[in-house]
Amino acid sequence: MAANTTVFMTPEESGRVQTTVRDLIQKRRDQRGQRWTPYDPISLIQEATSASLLQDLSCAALGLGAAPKQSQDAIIAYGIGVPYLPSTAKLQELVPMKLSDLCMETHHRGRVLSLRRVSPVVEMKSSSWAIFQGDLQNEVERLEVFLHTSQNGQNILNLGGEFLVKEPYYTLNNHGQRTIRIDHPSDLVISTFNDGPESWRRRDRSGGLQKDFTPVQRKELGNTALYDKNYAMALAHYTEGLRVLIMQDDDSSSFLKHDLYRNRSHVNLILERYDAAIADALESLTHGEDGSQKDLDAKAYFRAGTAAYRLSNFRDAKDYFNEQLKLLPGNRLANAYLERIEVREHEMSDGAHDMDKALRSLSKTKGRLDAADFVRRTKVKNSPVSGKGLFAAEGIEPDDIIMCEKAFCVVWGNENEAFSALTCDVRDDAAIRVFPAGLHQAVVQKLMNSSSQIEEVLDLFGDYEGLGKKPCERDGVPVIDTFQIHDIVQRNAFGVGQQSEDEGYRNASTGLWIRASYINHSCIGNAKKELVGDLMIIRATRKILAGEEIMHSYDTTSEYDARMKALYLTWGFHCSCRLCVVEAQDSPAVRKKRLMLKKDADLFIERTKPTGAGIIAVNRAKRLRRSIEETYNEKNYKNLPRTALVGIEKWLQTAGCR
Ligand SMILES: C[S@@+](CC[C@H](N)C(=O)[O-])C[C@H]1O[C@@H](n2cnc3c(N)ncnc32)[C@H](O)[C@@H]1O
Repeated sequence: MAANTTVFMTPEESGRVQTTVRDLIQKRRDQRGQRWTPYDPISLIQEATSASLLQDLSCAALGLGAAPKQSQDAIIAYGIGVPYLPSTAKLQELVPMKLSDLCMETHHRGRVLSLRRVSPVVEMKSSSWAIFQGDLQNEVERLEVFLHTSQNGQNILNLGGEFLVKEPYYTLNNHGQRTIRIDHPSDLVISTFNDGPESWRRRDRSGGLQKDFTPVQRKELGNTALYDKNYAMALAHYTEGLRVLIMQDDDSSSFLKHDLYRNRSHVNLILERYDAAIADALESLTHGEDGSQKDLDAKAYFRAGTAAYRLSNFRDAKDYFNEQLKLLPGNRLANAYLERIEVREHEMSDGAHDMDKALRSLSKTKGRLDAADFVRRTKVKNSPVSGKGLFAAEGIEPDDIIMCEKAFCVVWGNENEAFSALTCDVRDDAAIRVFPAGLHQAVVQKLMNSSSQIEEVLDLFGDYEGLGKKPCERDGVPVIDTFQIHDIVQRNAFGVGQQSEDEGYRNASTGLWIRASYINHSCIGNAKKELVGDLMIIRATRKILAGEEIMHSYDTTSEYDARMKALYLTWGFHCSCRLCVVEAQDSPAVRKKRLMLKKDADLFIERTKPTGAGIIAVNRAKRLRRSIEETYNEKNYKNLPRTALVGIEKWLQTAGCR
């Protein structure tokens, strides 16, 4: 099923990684409580400047447009340390602190740190860092944002100059350097405008201290930023204009307010912040009767409809496009969307997806299909196997489609976002896994953008409870616990196999499919998955009765010991399906013999073509089959698959023998 996290390392290699990570954890523990000590600000800033310059120079020298964040051969490695909760305090409740109040390996709960960036940002694949100044000019510190470094298409540390760190965590980074570390995006509050964090922190109470631009000017600045495709800045200008207008509470500015909401809805749509795009579009409605007002409202309904469609909320999308048509009868775009919605509705009720059309559209849609989910033949409920599971709501014939589902989030190997990391999890006896770090980043980003989708992701299985299953919002921003999402991705992500030639384990394609995540594992399941772009199709491999649990194989390795190990390392359970119970009864000597014979058979299959094979080859294949068959106890394996035989039987079939 899922992202393959089995990694082949020599015991020495894995031992080295584990020792490095454990040593670092110990070093952090040893330094716990140590007071902050000052640095030489000039040399620290120089360090960051040279690191960022070196990056730029090497890019220029290589003629590359963007920083090479990862050498071809290297795989990023990091330790998963002790998880901690994001701050859920309101900014106004936190007590200011200084850099000199920081203590090592401490989460400064109840405190907030105001910082100003004083160095360029050094961007790496798994983190970004820069040097920040506190209240006093000669007090500086490194601040590192781990993994979740981008927001609205820009590096988070480049979004502004003034920052507030909620309940800062002071620790050692992966290189053993002291740093303020940010794991949860909402712990870092950024002021896009340089009005000083102290005043900005207080302004809601004091009635707005920023007097530089009027809301009319903010609208113009926003429009210019939008024209320049600086969407994060456009969003900030419109938001600031609206903040001031709302505070003034003046009826005469309602036109301007509607304009700002409508323009912000447009930016939100571009930034894929669909919930916000809908809310802004609806706020912008003038409900006026004259022609230009009707045109503007029609535009707003179109934006709301498009955003709802992208959230696969087809019912709302239909309502919005119909409202648009009432204001602008015959509008071509609205009608085109309504036609598409009709197709989606058919897909939802009958699973009647036009797969040929979907295949043809793959390159245009970048593998993300315009399609609806078909899930009505299934239901999610408690499973006797483990936690929740997916069950058949009706009888399903062999080879029939059980369900189709579009990915909640997919990262294809040929996309910049795709990267795997070697993680060493200290919570789990320093287990080493290949983790889809790019998918983790993409899921967190998506949740930050669309809070209406948080609950369904939090409901998925994960070992770490984090903030619980209910979404949380503070200071107008969703609070996402990135450790919780890490564990959810770890247990639920699907590796989808190689999609392009330049794809390897460092940039494997991976995705998260919410409903399919409820399918529990069985080595002898009743379902299999196929993919068309990001549309996952689950098909019955045999007749399934109404009420039966749907199960598929997360790991299809035929060898018992390797399969057991992979299932435990990646998904944390020991399989007790009928096949595993019987295989466990085989003596280790029998399992070893079967494995050796299967290896011989695999080698034979690799070297010998079945079509046109001579009598000698056929006899050899038959002997191999017989030898493997003899390792299976007839009585125990009655009605069970003999997985080591699959390859050689297929060879004999193709060679025209029984
Ligand atoms: C993708 S989730 C499957 C749905 C999950 N049962 C739930 O409650 O949401 C994968 C996790 O389910 C559990 N699981 C799946 N198949 C299992 C099995 N055959 N035996 C025991 N646990 C299983 C494991 O904890 C695994 O990490």
